[in-house]
Amino acid sequence: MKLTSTVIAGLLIIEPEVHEDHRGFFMESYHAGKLAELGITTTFVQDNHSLSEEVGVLRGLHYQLHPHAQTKLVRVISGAIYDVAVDIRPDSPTFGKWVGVTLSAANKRQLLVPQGFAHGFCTLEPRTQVLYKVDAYYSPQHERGILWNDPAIGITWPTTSPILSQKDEKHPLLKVAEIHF
Ligand SMILES: Cc1cn([C@H]2C[C@H](O)[C@@H](COP(=O)(O)OP(=O)(O)O[C@H]3O[C@H](C)C(=O)[C@H](O)[C@H]3O)O2)c(=O)[nH]c1=O
Repeated sequence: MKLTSTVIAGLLIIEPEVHEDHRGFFMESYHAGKLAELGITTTFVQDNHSLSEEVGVLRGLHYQLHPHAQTKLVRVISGAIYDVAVDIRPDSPTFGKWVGVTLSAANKRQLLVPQGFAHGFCTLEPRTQVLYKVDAYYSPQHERGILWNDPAIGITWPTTSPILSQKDEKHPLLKVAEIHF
């Protein structure tokens, strides 16, 4: 298992060891002990799974407020996504900064998104399925969103006309005063 840091502290790329043979492949997609050896001791409580039928489906940017803020461990089992995390920790030196990583069934990369980040992805292939573990249960009352194309963040998404949920079309712009973890 290989861990790669990004330009934002705590936002990490995980690459499991893949055992390929003439039948296909096997990998330990999650191993709490090996992650703990790398300093990742998060206790996950919920698995999420989404299917997006089309290329250009954009889900996000979402987060949950304290005390329901979520760490997310994201991976793709079919298709590919451009996965984006935005640092919205008010006292962070990288507040408002973002990182985008391509996660795919082919590259088997995972993204560890700590609490205090807004998260979203845009699909790069049809029928893309995303699995992600979270360390806090879904709490709709504490769920918040930031507009996917907020100019103050300036994410370079793979499309300028994504397929969005009604909810995602209406998120507000990033306002630090309204964010607390
Ligand atoms: C997140 C969630 C949703 N739901 C229900 C609520 C709705 O009836 C339905 C679809 O929810 P939503 O449109 O919020 O799904 P996404 O747009 O994929 O949301 C996700 O998008 C980005 C990528 C994220 O990082 C979040 O984890 C998550 O918010 O599933 C649940 O029952 N449990 C849950 O944990």
